[in-house]
Amino acid sequence: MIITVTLNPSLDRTLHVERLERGTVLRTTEPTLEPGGKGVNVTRALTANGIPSIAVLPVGGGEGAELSRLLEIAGVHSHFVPVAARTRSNITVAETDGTITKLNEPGFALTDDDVETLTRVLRTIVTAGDWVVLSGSVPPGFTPSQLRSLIESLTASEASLAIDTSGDALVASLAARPRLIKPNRTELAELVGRPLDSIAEVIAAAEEVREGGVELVLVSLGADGAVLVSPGGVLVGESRVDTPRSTVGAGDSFLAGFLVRFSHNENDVEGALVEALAWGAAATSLPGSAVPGPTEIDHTNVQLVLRPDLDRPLVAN
Ligand SMILES: Nc1ncnc2c1ncn2[C@@H]1O[C@H](COP(=O)(O)OP(=O)(O)OP(=O)(O)O)[C@@H](O)[C@H]1O
Ligand SMILES: O=P(O)(O)OC[C@@]1(O)O[C@H](CO)[C@@H](O)[C@@H]1O
Repeated sequence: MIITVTLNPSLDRTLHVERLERGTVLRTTEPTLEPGGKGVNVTRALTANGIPSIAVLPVGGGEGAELSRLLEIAGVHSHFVPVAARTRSNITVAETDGTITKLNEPGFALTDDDVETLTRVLRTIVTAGDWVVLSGSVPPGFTPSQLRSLIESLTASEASLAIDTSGDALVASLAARPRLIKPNRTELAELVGRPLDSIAEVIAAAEEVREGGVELVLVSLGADGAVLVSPGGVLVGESRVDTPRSTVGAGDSFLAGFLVRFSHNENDVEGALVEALAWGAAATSLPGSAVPGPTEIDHTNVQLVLRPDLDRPLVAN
């Protein structure tokens, strides 16, 4: 089973405008409201493809009630931990030329009791052999030591841990030696403290992280594809999207695709990277933070690059 934990979920509102002009009143079209937060999206993507998964998340206030309702309507197996704090609401502004601007609220602090309840819930759900995906930002006031003890209680259940977070939370979680991390280029650059401008630089940074005790470093690079550094070596892959509509959540579908294949057969790292690229590309071709289903995932848009041009400058951020 793949269980996701989203400490800072959100209600994702996407608004479409012709062009984003600051300081004016803009009339938006096609507003959509979707359940959000990175772990939630991983479970949504798995569910859309018939793969069992449970999303564990705190929910509070009107936004939390709406988020729970949307997940229930979508048939997403969730375990809600009711909290007093209001769940945040994040806004995506999508322009006609494909530019995406995201406005993410910080979220609201969880109490010590909330964190204890979440940890207890996870202890009852997670069993040996499961994958637990801890994804997204942490709410304000969530300390590195709280994060470490949450992660340690998960690894104590002999689950494999995948982390997709950023900044201080990513640094803190590395101390607990997760099996896999899924940074994008910006997150990995921040982690190693230098810009990463080519595939060679990404590989060197991922290898550095692996030396710190992480088994698999799966780097998503937007339109530049992805790099996987694992005990088996380095793999580089690319994906093509004819009409990109929204990259929001592409990294979450990408991680979901990887885990589906890898949790089934840990020797098939090539297959897992191809699956990840196919799911990420499919998510990119959908609006808002929509997740792709089987009919949208097209493996012919994806390839592993056997002899990559290591010095090619990366184009995507
Ligand atoms: N423009 C694109 N063209 C082709 N593939 C893309 C494009 N953008 C994203 N992808 C695919 O989706 C994967 C994940 O994208 P990206 O690196 O942008 O994730 P991310 O930054 O973690 O996103 P998010 O945090 O919104 O989930 C990429 O590795 C790639 O396979
Ligand atoms: O603020 P965070 O936790 O870093 O990211 C949250 C978020 O931007 O990530 C998802 C897309 O990956 C969205 O559903 C959500 O709004």
